[in-house]
Amino acid sequence: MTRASEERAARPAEPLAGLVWPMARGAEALEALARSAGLPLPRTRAKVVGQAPTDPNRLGEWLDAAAQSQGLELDLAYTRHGEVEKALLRASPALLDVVTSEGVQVAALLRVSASGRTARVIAPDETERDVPLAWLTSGVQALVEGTQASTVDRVLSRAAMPEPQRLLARRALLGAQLANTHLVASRTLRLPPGARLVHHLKALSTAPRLALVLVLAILIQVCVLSAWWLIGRGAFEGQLDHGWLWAWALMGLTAVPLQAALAWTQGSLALDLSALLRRRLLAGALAMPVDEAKRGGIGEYVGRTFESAGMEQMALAGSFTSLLAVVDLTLAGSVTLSGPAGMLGLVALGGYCVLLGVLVARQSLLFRGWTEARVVMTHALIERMLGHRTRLAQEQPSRWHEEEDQELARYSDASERWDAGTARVTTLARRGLLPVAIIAILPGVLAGANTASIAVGVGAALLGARAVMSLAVGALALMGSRVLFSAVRPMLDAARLSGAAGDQDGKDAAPQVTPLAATEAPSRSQALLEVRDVYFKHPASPRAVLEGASVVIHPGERVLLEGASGSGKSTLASILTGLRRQGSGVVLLRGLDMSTWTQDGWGAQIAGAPQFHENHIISGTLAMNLLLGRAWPHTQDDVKLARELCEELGLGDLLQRMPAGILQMVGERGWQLSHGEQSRIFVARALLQRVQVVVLDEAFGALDPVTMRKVMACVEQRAPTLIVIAHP
Ligand SMILES: Nc1ncnc2c1ncn2[C@@H]1O[C@H](COP(=O)(O)OP(=O)(O)OP(=O)(O)O)[C@@H](O)[C@H]1O
Repeated sequence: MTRASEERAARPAEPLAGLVWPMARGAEALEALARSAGLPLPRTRAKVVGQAPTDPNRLGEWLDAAAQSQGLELDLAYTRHGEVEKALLRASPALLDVVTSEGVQVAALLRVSASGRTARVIAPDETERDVPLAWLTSGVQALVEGTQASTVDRVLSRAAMPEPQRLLARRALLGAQLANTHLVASRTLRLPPGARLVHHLKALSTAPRLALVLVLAILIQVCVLSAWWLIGRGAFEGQLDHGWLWAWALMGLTAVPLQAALAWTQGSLALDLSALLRRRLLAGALAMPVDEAKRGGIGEYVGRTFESAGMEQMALAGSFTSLLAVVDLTLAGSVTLSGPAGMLGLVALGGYCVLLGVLVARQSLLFRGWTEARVVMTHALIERMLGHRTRLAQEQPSRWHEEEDQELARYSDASERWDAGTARVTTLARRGLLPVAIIAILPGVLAGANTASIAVGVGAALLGARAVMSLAVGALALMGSRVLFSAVRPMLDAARLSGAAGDQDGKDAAPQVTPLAATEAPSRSQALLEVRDVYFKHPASPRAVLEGASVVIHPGERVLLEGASGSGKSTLASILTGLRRQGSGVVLLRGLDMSTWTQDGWGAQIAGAPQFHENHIISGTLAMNLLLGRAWPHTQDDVKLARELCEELGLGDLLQRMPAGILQMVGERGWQLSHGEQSRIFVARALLQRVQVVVLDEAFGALDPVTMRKVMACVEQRAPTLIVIAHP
């Protein structure tokens, strides 16, 4: 921090009084902020948000639900105490938890000034006010300063210091003591990735920014054309005096800042659009229906993800290049029209573009073949990596690379054909322009036109050459991105469908229950879970897995689900935990049909530990793996509970042995956990989600009898309602 910002930061948090919202009005603050930030809000408020919490630790969860009910989301910035100010600079529009003399309150940060000194907030009377950013920073930092602040205050009260210095010393001491303490600096309000594309594009001001790109491109061309006209006219008429040269230089120089502005606008828009695409792809990958995702196989998904990077680059580069090429071409066309060849020149240029267009369209087939060969190769590579150890043990070494060689040959063949086609297009774009240029100039020469007119013809030909070349490159890129789009389309569709529930217009959205509407314990007399006449069939399978499946489960019950291998137990578990949707029949949770719950709401009531081959230890700390289903960031209480559970499940010994205890890195690149240890972590992960119904699918198969009894006792005690799947 600079001294100036330290001085600003030294002010107490009290000035925020009257500018921040009480916790109970947090949802109103969110709405006011969304309105002022121009984010779309639904017309009707059909969704239930529940009562505001009195506990500041639950504020985030409640605000998340409030944002979700408005079709928006809050993105947390979790940062160090000393980096709060930096985080706030790029957080807006955001809600901040701040400490004032009234306790924890909510600040609605609309934007931070360009200098980073002041911030515009929306006050509870819905007026916009400017405050020093340091006030907000201090208010946020105070969230974790509690006991340290009183100790520091006590020490400083003994030192006879003038007030400004005391405040500076207080800030410095607290900053040093809490340098590594993390806290939630802000909750940025934004559209969820699955929201309608037009809302996202509007939020990014795409149309005005594109218009700016267009205007700048036209201005640059006007400068270039004027410079060329000045020098051309002077040269052909033999009057190249200083005045003409100065005017030419001036035009050339004017184009430089314009070019810089164009590059900056283009770059920043490309960056925003690329971030949007990546968010949508990630959300789509996570929202893919489980069976659809499995059908393709993990390798195919990795392949598709790789292709998405290419699609993004080609789409952005292709769009901008083509847009600028169209500007160039329009100007080239109008110059050609006013040149010696007139309409004939224009027709020649147009015909030439059509010819190139046909060639580019033909390239599409080659590009598709090349892309498919690449996706197949990535898929095969990943499958081989996954099955590597099995192949080492089971397959003859002489057969290891047979398929690889065939795939490589197919890929290199497709590559060669694509490269040859691309070379044809670019060569034609370059070479074919000569005849067009001759058509543009020759009539003037033959008719003995004046030098200025011939100069216009030469200029038109040069301008046209550049425009056609850019158009060919842009069109090839756009064509490529269209082909790659079909490879990533399933993920983008899944993202769009996942956002459909929170449709911004509120037209189609059915009222959905957010988690907080159902936190109270269920009544024992009412059915907690009802499955009625459920039917399910895998798309690839000719016969149904579940037919007429029915079960009613009351709170507190312990249910054992037995059946032969392949009878559909795991399939039913995946329907109960919301991973799959039944073909027909009804699944009710607390009397409400699955479609009336949000995904989060359902997940907050019922969770499970899937079978071993469906469950994974993720590379990260053991704590992260255990608390995967808990809100982020984890509280000290969460970690304490995870530790307790590990002890109860017989993992205490393991925690002792690990050098970093519960913070030990585990997974592929960390501590390799045994089969039995992993299965207990999966059980703990399900129990730590604090849900009403826990479903354990063959969770005890890897345990010895003593450990199994221990685990069963823990599960019996911790799970409010339990469904255990096991073989007879
Ligand atoms: N994607 C799929 N396409 C077609 N059939 C599938 C698919 N996934 C599972 N199945 C089939 O559905 C049936 C039910 O599978 P499920 O895993 O639910 O059985 P289960 O009773 O849990 O078996 P187990 O006790 O062996 O774990 C099996 O016959 C399985 O082969």
